[in-house]
This record gives sequence, C-alpha cells and structure tokens, in this order.
Amino acid sequence: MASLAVHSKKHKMCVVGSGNWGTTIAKVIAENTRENKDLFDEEVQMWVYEEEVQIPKDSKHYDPGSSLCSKPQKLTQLINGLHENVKYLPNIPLPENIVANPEITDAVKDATILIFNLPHQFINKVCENIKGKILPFARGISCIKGVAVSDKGCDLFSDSIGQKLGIYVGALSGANIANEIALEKWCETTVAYDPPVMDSRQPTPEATPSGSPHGSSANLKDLNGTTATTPKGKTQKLLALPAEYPPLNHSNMKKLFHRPYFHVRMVTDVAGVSLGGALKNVVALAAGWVDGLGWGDNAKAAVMRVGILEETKFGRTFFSETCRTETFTEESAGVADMITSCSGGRNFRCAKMSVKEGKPIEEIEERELNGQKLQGTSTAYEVNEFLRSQNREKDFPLFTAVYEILDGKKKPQDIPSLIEPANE
Ligand SMILES: NC(=O)c1ccc[n+]([C@@H]2O[C@H](COP(=O)([O-])OP(=O)(O)OC[C@H]3O[C@@H](n4cnc5c(N)ncnc54)[C@H](O)[C@@H]3O)[C@@H](O)[C@H]2O)c1
Ligand SMILES: O=P(O)(O)OC[C@H](O)CO
Repeated sequence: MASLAVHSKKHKMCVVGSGNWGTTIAKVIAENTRENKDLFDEEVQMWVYEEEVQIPKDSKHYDPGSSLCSKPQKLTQLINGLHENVKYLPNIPLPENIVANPEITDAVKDATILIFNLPHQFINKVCENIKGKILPFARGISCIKGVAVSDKGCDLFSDSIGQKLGIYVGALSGANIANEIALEKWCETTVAYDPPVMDSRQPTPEATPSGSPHGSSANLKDLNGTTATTPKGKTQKLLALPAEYPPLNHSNMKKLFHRPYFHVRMVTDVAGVSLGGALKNVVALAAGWVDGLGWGDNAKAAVMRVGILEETKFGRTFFSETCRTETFTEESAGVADMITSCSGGRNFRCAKMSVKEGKPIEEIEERELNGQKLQGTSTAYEVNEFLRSQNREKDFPLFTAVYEILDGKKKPQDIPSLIEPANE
C-alpha cells in the first residue's frame, strides 16, 4: 500500500519584485497557495521597491475628496490597502493574501521558495542585500528575462543568482505578456526546474523524476550531498530541503504556478528557457523597427525566423552542455515567446514608435511605460559585449545589427543587408 507522507511544515513564498510581471506572478501564486494549503503557506510576501505614487485620475479608487488621493502615497500602503498595484498593474484586483513589503530582508527571511521577478538591471543589488539573510536551503525560480554579462562571460540569471546566494534557482519563461495573464486570458508558460540529486545513494524527494519529458542533467549529480556543479562548470554548495517540507518535485512546482488561464509545462532545460526569454527581447526590437518602417508582416516574420535561429545557435555554442534545441522550437519559452513579443510586447511597441516618430527608444520608453523597463535595449548591448569578447559578432548578424542600430552606427533600413549571409 502506498504511504502518504505527512509534512509538518509548509512552503513560504516571496516574490522579489512588484512590477508589471512581478505583480501578475504574485497574483497567480497567491491564488494557488490558497488552493493548495497542504503544501503552501497562504500568505505571499511581495517585495516592493518603495516609491511614492499618486492614484491616477482614471483609477476606480480615485476620489478627489479623499485624503488618499490628495497627495502621493507609499506604493506598499496602496497595494495592501486597495489590493491593487495602481502603478504597475492598474485595474487588476489582487488576492488579499499578497502582502506588499518594502523591507527586502524582512520579505525574504522565511521564504523557502523565492521568485525573482524584476528588471534584470536591479537584480545584482538585490542579491547583495539578501545574501546570507535567506533560508540556506531555499529554492528559487527566476522569471527575469535577460543575461548576466560580466568580465567572466555570459551567465544565466538562474545561475548567477544561485551562485551569489548559495541556493538552487530554476527559471520560468514563456509567451507571457503580463497584462493578458492578469486579465486571466489563457496562455502557456515553461518552468525549468532541475535541482541536483543531493545524495546519489538516497535521492532527495525533490530530485527530477526519471522519465521526465526532458530527462535529467547528469552533470548536476552530487556525490557528497553538499556541493554540486552548475551547467557552466562552477561548483556550488547546496543544502538539501529538510524532510519536514513537502518535496519540491515537478508536480508540486507545477501546483505553484499552474492556473486554468496559465498552463505550465515543466522541463529541465534551465539554460534554454532562460536564453529564449532573454534573446527574444533583442529580436523584438528589430521586429518593431521593420514594422515601424511599414514593411509589413512578411518582414517581421523574416526577423523572427532569423531570431529563432540565432537564439538556438547561441544556446548550442555557449551553453552546449545543457541547452536543448527543442526548447527554442517546441516550448512556450522559445518560439511562442518570439511570436508574442514581436507582435505586442513593450520592446516591439517602443521600437516601432521610435522609428515612426524618429525619436530615441529611451525617450519613448520614458514617455509610454510609466516606470516599466525595456529589457531588450540593455540585453542587446550586453549580448554584443559578450559576442565581441568571443570574436563571434559575425556569427550572430541579427543580434549584432540590433546593437549597431541602437548605437547609431546603422539604421533599421539596413536590417535586410545586415542579416544576409555573406556568401549568398
Ligand atoms: N511585463 C511583462 O509582460 C513581462 C512578461 C514576462 C517577463 N517579464 C520579465 O520580467 C522581469 C520583470 O519585469 P516587470 O514587467 O515586472 O517590471 P517592470 O518593467 O514593470 O519594471 C518596473 C519595476 O522595477 C522596479 N524598480 C525601479 N527601480 C528599481 C530599483 N532601483 N531597484 C529595484 N527595483 C526597481 C519598480 O519598482 C517596478 O517594480 C523582466 O526581466 C521582464 O523582461 C515581463
Ligand atoms: O513587453 P516585453 O517586450 O518586455 O515582453 C513581455 C514578455 O516577455 C512577453 O512574453
């Protein structure tokens, strides 16, 4: 007879970040912690980068006679009082079990699962602030779309966050325009989670089940239960999840994210999922430019085709140990995210306006996004810095073209010739 394990502790969640996507993911998770009380503590902590926010005049909460509306208020107080993030996710009611917390160390201190969800330019500072102040056996999921480029090379944020904090971090990415998910319009996402086997004699319950759709990463096997090797060959100390907690296997991870309107596919390819999310933002800029030139859908499709080829090549070339081509061609984090981002994402829309109006994209970002941040522009520079360091710019002509256009060396009109293979 199968025995049912009883666990004396529940997982506690903290979403690190509260922008457009951070707040949406907090909503998704808070709905699921309510429905899975055997696994998860109902309360979801959400760290908010505190700022003073004026309730907009078109908000349903706006009342000219109310003291709340007479002057700017702390964003955390507005979120906890109105159960809405009026600045970054307006008009979407949030579950009351989300607690907005401006103190990062307080927000993360009890979390067994940390969801990193903020623009990638801010994550290093956040990691410095919480290093040594989290549960040492916590697990993480990075929802950040970007790559961590430094003088040491190009890393995934899942790896760089994991290395800095000494924890295992997986990745969530997909064709996921936050506003649509917040309105509970159906979509898919991909969650990559493949923690090391802590002890080869007694696999921990969270180890990826054999026979999972994408197998397990054998190079992450740990023989003494205290160190593991990341996909880029770095060793890292990792603690096993204490047995009092429910296992964090694919089934329980899926329960944290899957909703009727947000369908999750669990995989093990953290590199492919992370790179798909980061690199499509660069491609979406090119798609916006050709659309802004009035070149139509065929031109946009050409950019997407080359984009998928280049992101696949990037994965195969620089993350060859773990990255799977199929992630780019079969998963939401690959081809589907390329399509949605090149159709209605912020990078696409701002790039399109910048061409139509003849203005720098930074000016459009500032004017249109009310504090939200584009990721494609900085990622294009970071990817180029890395490619240049490897002397591989010519092998990625679309990524290089986007960088050169942003840098003023080339024009959007040059894209067809820039991405044409030299010998054809
Ligand atoms: N918005 C989407 O549709 C979407 C969908 C999927 C993935 N993503 C990815 O999710 C990540 C987070 O994006 P988002 O849309 O939630 O953010 P956003 O674009 O809404 O960014 C604004 C956030 O940045 C915060 N911020 C501003 N200055 C800061 C500072 N100095 N330190 C820390 N935080 C600061 C703001 O408080 C706010 O929470 C990005 O990598 C993005 O690519 C976004
Ligand atoms: O609005 P963007 O361009 O940041 O893209 C949003 C999401 O990443 C789409 O999946």
